[in-house]
Amino acid sequence: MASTAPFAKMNGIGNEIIVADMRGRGDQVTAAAALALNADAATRFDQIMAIHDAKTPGTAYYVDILNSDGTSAQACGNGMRCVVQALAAETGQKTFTFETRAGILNAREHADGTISVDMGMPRFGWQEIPLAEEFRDTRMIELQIGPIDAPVLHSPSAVSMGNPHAIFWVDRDVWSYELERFGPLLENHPIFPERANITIAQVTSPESMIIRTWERGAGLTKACGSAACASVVAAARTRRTGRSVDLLTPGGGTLHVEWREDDHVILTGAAEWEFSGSFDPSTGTWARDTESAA
Ligand SMILES: N[C@H](CCC[C@H](N)C(=O)O)C(=O)O
Repeated sequence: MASTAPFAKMNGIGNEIIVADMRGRGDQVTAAAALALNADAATRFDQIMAIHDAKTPGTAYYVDILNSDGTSAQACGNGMRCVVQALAAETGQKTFTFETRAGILNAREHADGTISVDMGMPRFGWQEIPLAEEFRDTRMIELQIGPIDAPVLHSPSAVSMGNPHAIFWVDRDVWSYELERFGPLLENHPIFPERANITIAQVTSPESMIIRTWERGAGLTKACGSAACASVVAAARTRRTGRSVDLLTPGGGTLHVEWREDDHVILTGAAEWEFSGSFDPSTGTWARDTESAA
C-alpha cells in the first residue's frame, strides 16, 4: 500500500471538491481511488483537485483534476478556488500561479475571502472545442433533443474553457427541464468527441443569469465554474448579456464572471472547508483527522 496523502473535503458554492495534497511524491490519484471515494457518502465529490509539485519554472504547483467517474478534466474553476483557499491558509500567500492540463492559470484570494481565478481565454473553433463536424459559427450549433417538431432543448452555443461546454438558452425556469434525463444523452452525443459539459441558462438581465449544469464525468452538480465562464462568454457573444455577469447556481450560491477586454475570463466566488483527512491515492481508503470538524 502506498503511503497516505492528506486531503481536505471542501466545496466551491456547493460544487463538491476534494483537495488532495500530492506534493513531494511521484504517484497519482488513481481512477480506482476516485471511484471508491465517490462511492462513500461522506467523501462523495464532483472533482478531486490533486496538488502536485510544479513541473514548469514560474509555476508554484501542478494541479491534476479528476471527475467523480475517474476521468480527468482540463479545467475546474470552483475546484481551483478551493485549492487557493487551502494553500493560502497554509502559506499566507494570496496569489498563485498554477499549471493544469489546460495550461498556466493565475489566482488570487481577496481580503473578503472570495477568490478570483483567471480561467484564460475561451476558444470557439469547432476543432478546438472539439465538435465532430465543421460549424463555421459556434454561437449556435445544430443540436436538439426531444420531439423533432417541438424540441425541448435546441441550438446551443459551444465554447471551450479548456474543457468542452454546450449552453442551451431557455426562457422558462431552469428547474422545469429534466436535465437529469437529457444531460447524459447530450454529454455523450456523437457531436462531442470528447463529451461535453451541458448547461441550461436563463438570462434574467444584461448582468444576471441562472444556470444548471450536467457535468461531463460528474452529472448534476450544485455549481460548475467553467460552465459559468462558458455561459457568460456565450451570452456576451450572442448579445444576450454584457461581459460582467452574476450567475445564480443550483446550490443557491452566486458566481461572478467577467470576460475582460484582454479576452481573459475571471471567475470569482467563495470556497468552504468542510473536514480534513488522509487517504490512499491508489485505493481511496481514507480516514478523517481526529481534530477535524464534522
Ligand atoms: N466543476 C468544474 C468543472 C468540471 C468540468 C468537468 N466535469 C469536465 O470538464 O469534465 C468547474 O467548476 O469548473
